[in-house]
Amino acid sequence: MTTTPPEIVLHDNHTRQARPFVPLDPTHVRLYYCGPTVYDFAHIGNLRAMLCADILVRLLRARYPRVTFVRNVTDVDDRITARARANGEDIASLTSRTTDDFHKDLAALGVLPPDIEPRATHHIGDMLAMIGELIANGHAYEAEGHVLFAVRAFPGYGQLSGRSLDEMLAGARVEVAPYKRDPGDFVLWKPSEPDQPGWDSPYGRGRPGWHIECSAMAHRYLGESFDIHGGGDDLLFPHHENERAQSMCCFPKGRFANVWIHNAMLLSGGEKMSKSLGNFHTIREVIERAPAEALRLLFLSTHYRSVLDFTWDKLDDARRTLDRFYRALERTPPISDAPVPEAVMAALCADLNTPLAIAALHPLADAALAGDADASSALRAASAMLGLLGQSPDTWFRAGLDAPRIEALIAERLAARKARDFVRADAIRAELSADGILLEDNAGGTTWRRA
Ligand SMILES: Nc1ncnc2c1ncn2[C@@H]1O[C@H](COP(=O)(O)OP(=O)(O)OP(=O)(O)O)[C@@H](O)[C@H]1O
Ligand SMILES: [Zn+2]
Repeated sequence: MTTTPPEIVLHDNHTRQARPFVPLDPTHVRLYYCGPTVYDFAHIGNLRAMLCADILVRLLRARYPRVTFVRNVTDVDDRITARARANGEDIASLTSRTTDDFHKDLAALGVLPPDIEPRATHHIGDMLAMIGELIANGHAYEAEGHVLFAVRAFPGYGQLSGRSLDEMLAGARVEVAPYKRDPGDFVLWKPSEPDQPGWDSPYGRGRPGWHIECSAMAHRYLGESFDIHGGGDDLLFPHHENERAQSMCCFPKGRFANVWIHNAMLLSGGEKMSKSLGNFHTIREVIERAPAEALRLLFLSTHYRSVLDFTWDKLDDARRTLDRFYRALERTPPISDAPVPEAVMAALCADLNTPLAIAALHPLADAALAGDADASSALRAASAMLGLLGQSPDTWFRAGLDAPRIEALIAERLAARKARDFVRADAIRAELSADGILLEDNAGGTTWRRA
């Protein structure tokens, strides 16, 4: 018996509506995500955006025969130049080292690599071609070595972020410069000093503005119209508004992105986690303290359009949940090719509702722990769809039982005993003993050794 799979519904942030996803070409789905600016380790806020794309791409791949996922690397930016100078390092070595670190961090989190990962500096020619076209068709102008996009010449400006030009100008810190015809006009190209990275152009030696990079790379690999464009909601204005304006004016027959997806911010202490505020944790730092999968589960437990405030306690909870899931997996028969449970697929199809998908894992784990091998197989299939439970239970538990973890369990057992919860206390002792950790209670407290 075959049932029709549920249709994919995505919240399109352009129309601000949940819409059934209809690919422009069902034989080839195409999407673009804004990637990192590479001058330092990525923080877990950046990771949230990459993870949102990862879930979306996994879902699309499960449904369509061909998916092209492009995620760029911004390797020209004044922050990069400043950091290289401060390090006494050349720019190329800083950006390639940082890009490698980024790849390693994402791989640790089970984030699948994009199909194409263009670097901005490899596409300067594409950017200059777009800039030339925008000048030729009256959407951009040259002034004092700069090329600026004229926002008033595009009636659709502001549609994406849903604000009028005047509101946008009042809300954002726009750079006022004497060479701008309108304060909202933004830079496509700017002149470089001799000690700044630069390329020869009809406007003199210079470098691109940030927004034109993504427009040029999206066009190069995905064409004038493609299915989905995504990134964090901090990019909605001005970055995405400007990308859209440039692309629609340069390629008036195209529609640029059909659907816009934005993930909400990861917070830290109630504020956006960001490098500039200093309230960030790098991915590296977090996965040295906790298993990477716990971080992945923590993020997937909140819907991508809701803000999430990071705390170490939440990460601990996620780790404990995984302990339980891995115990349930111990019941999986060695050969099992169970399908992804319908409840999980349905949740993902409903605007990537990962918390609902994870809620569906719990009853499977319960049943598996009660001895149901089919439930254990289903749990494995469901988790694979989410990029979770990727190791063997054995590997998980062995890696998990490092000294701090054992100490934490001993402390928990002591607290349970104080609270006269001897059932819990004994369970912890039994749990540790099953993993080859023996406890000895004596006058000074509890010590442990490996069996
Ligand atoms: N706190 C956050 N929560 C979720 N996504 C974020 C957060 N901070 C940045 N992002 C996203 O990370 C991706 C990579 O962005 P980028 O490398 O430009 O970082 P950034 O915005 O410069 O970071 P920061 O603001 O800390 O300097 C973008 O899609 C951006 O929207
Ligand atoms: Zn971008």
